[in-house]
Amino acid sequence: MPAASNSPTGARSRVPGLDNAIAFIGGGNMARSLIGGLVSRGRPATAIRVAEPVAALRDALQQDFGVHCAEHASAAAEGADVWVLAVKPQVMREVCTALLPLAQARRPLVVSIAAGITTAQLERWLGGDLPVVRAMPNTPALLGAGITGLFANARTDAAQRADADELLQAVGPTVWIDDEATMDAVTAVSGSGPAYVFLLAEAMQAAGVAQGLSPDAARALVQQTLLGASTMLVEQSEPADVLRARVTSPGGTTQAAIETFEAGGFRELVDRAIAAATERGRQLSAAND
Ligand SMILES: NC(=O)C1=CN([C@@H]2O[C@H](COP(=O)(O)OP(=O)(O)OC[C@H]3O[C@@H](n4cnc5c(N)ncnc54)[C@H](OP(=O)(O)O)[C@@H]3O)[C@@H](O)[C@H]2O)C=CC1
Ligand SMILES: O=C(O)[C@@H]1CCC=N1
Repeated sequence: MPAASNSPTGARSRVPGLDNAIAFIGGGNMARSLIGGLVSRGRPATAIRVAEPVAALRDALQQDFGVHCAEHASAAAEGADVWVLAVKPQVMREVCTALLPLAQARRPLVVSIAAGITTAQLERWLGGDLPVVRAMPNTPALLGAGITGLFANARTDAAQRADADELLQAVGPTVWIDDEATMDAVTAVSGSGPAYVFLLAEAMQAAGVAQGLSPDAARALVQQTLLGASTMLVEQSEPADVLRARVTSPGGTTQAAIETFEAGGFRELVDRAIAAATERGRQLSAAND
């Protein structure tokens, strides 16, 4: 990857690639997933700093991954040229405003994973004229099995886009989005998506127990079924409806279940759920401006 200068004068160059110091602002669930994925894929722990106010989370991150943790955002951010903003949307403005002087002095590449919050908001809160990438990863990142939607503002150059891409590629594939407005749909589909699968798992397990299975048997059957079906979706070229048809023998058990799902409005319910999550992303932007 080509070297990139972040300063208007070109006086200070970022060191690209694995040695590039990264600061995570917020060390909660999602930061932990990303850090775990990065470290397990060879990113040196010494190049990762985390700001996290909760002492127990700092201790766990330090112990589990060997990353350097600090209580306050500026302590982590001042040594890094890539800032990953991993706090809740509700506190993002306050966090950015506190970092504004440092952002203007250091001019980092800013990568935000917050739902809803736009690149324009982040750039404004950090004082303007900054490369900002909005990313939406998901928790399977912890296992290197995530997927991330990415959108870059106009001030992000090709090398910085490549840096952001490399950062998130460490925890799974990336998908670049041209229209930032659709990042809320990315959030609704893949950012929140693992929770829908876990909900399905919960419901299938409970239903299996209701039909007489032991909880352990139901859990094992559901886990491997979801893993096997997901693997088929990824590894076989046929679309989901074709794979579904192969399971569904005419007049058989699957048909009985699928007809029950359809009669209960399953597709409409999924459509409404994804629309609600998309709309919530827009609300998070407006409510926290
Ligand atoms: N969880 C997920 O699956 C995904 C989450 N996201 C996004 O990631 C972001 C983080 O979510 P998640 O990890 O779930 O949330 P968490 O609440 O688990 O993590 C956020 C952490 O940031 C801490 N924090 C608050 N203020 C500051 C500050 N000033 N400086 C440093 N850290 C601070 C919080 O501490 P405290 O609790 O004390 O406030 C908390 O520990 C959100 O914006 C969310 O939209 C994106 C994709 C998926
Ligand atoms: O629920 C949320 O708001 C965050 C964003 C995507 C997943 N979790």
